[in-house]
Amino acid sequence: MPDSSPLPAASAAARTTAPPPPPPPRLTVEHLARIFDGRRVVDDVSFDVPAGEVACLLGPSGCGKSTTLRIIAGVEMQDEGRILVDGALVCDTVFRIPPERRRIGLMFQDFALFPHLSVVQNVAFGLTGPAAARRRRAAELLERVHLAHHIDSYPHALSGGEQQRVALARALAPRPRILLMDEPFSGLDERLRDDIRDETLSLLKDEGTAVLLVTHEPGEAMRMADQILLMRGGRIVQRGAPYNIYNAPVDRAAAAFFSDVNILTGRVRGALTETAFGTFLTPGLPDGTEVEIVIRPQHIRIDLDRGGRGPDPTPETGTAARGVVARARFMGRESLVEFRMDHDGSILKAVVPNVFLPRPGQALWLMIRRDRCFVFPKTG
Ligand SMILES: Nc1ncnc2c1ncn2[C@@H]1O[C@H](COP(=O)(O)OP(=O)(O)OP(=O)(O)O)[C@@H](O)[C@H]1O
Repeated sequence: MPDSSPLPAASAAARTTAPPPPPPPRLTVEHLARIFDGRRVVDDVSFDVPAGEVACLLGPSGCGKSTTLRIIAGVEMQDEGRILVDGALVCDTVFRIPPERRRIGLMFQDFALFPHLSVVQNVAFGLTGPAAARRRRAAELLERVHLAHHIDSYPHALSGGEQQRVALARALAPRPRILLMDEPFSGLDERLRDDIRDETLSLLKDEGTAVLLVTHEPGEAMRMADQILLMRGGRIVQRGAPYNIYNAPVDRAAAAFFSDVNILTGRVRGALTETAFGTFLTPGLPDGTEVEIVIRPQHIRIDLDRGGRGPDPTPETGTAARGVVARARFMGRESLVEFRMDHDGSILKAVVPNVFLPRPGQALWLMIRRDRCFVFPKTG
């Protein structure tokens, strides 16, 4: 017999309080392409940036980062693809909202402050409305970037770091929905950079702006980004949180973009690969496949030579192989040591704590942490 009893109270409540759908991403880029002289310098680039997040386009010079940024800003047109802001179309290959109506802020490496305007006039420049309200908003932002005392100074009287903060205040003054930043910290003194990056990040998070930052510096991307978009040859080859990109690179080049790497080569036999450092598990690859085992210098372990013998093998680090120190460089917190390996004369690099600076000619044993190496089929 059919159940005619009324719905239990809990189900009825669940139906009426269903959560609203999530808002669309602040910035959506779909299948963007730009072709110069028949070359796809931006090639099928797609990504989202939610409000309040920082995405970094990271890649070597010439990979298409700035072209992507310029298309989003509206100062360059795409050949394929479309861009949406808060779910609404901003441009495709036919329709185009002009740059000044996109509510997208821009910040470039050279800050581009107007030399003949005071700091507060620079920050208020892009604002509309009554003069008093414009000045109030500019002053509020200058307070946030700790430059209230420079409100009536002129740019030439400010340090590079202070000019960068004025440029940031100016870019944020009109409350842009998206801020595009092209290498905004590269003109700054190395020692200032970390502090300014951190301050910038906290201001951007407070404002809830979606940020797209272009950089070729992996350290900057890892420090700033919620999401890294790793570009090469016009394409995004990997995307993800900094931790994931660093610890699970898609290929050898992606690994090598973030640090020096050491490469061991070998051939798969029965899902295993034999090397001078013992056996590596290389599952899922057919017999005979040539593989590259990639290991960062900081994940090589070092042990002392005991009269020509090294440490016993372990499952975590495999077999040790002997090398002789070719070069050792003290680098502050750590030392970089280059070894010429006994078994094939190759050079391997290891990073060791600064308390240990071996002398050239010293024999030591090297081991490779199995949980920190990456295996890729050899390409090219
Ligand atoms: N207007 C143009 N005409 C022809 N080629 C161009 C034009 N603009 C850019 N390119 C080329 O497109 C490629 C990508 O340039 P883009 O400036 O986007 O790279 P990038 O990754 O930002 O490099 P960088 O970090 O050096 O600025 C480069 O090979 C560049 O020479």
